[in-house]
Amino acid sequence: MPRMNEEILIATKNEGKLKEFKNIFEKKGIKAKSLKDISSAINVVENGLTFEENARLKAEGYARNVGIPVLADDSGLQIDALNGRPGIFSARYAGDHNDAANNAKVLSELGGIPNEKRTANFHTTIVVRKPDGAELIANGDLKGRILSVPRGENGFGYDPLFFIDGRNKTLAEMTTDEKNEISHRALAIQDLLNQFDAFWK
Ligand SMILES: O=P(O)(O)OP(=O)(O)OP(=O)(O)OC[C@H]1O[C@@H](n2cnc3c(O)ncnc32)[C@H](O)[C@@H]1O
Ligand SMILES: [Mg+2]
Repeated sequence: MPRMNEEILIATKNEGKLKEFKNIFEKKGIKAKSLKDISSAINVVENGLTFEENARLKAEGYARNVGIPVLADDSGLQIDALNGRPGIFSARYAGDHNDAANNAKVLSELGGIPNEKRTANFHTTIVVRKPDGAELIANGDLKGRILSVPRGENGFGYDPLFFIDGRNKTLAEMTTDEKNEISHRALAIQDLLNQFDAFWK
């Protein structure tokens, strides 16, 4: 039997995120399992009011079921001129999980708003939860501006609209490696790593 603290479940359906997290934990000698490795299929309703509440709902729901520590995260785009929307509703802002429709809705809501007022922020919160309820919480943010016309083919979600002044590019015009140097998720993972060893022992 492995000791409890040698395994972690990564509670995401997103393959890209899973790969990133697996890589990190394998370097620490911790086996990262995915939702495909567990038999107990549970349906967590993400009805929290914040990114942290949603990440916790996922982590808590699975931790209770599988008996090993669980990592869950929640991310989204917060646009200042839209009072922080789409925020926790980023994945399904236009109804379904459809990136093109979500981007079109954001552009239409921002119609007529000038460049300097189109500031925005990508946010990630990660919650790692042990079966005894102990929690690690990590956060990351990336500031940018929402363009009026999408640019670039890489990435996913709102990347073609999210312009980084310091790089003179949208996230969709960056390579995966370049995005992973600066992204909200990368910064949240860094914050997680800074706290991890003390939490895990
Ligand atoms: O809950 P899981 O299964 O992990 O997957 P998800 O698609 O809900 O993923 P997130 O909570 O991380 O993100 C919610 C939405 O926010 C947007 N988003 C998050 N991170 C993004 C990024 O790096 N680039 C572009 N859009 C992003 C995108 O529309 C996502 O569907
Ligand atoms: Mg989500």
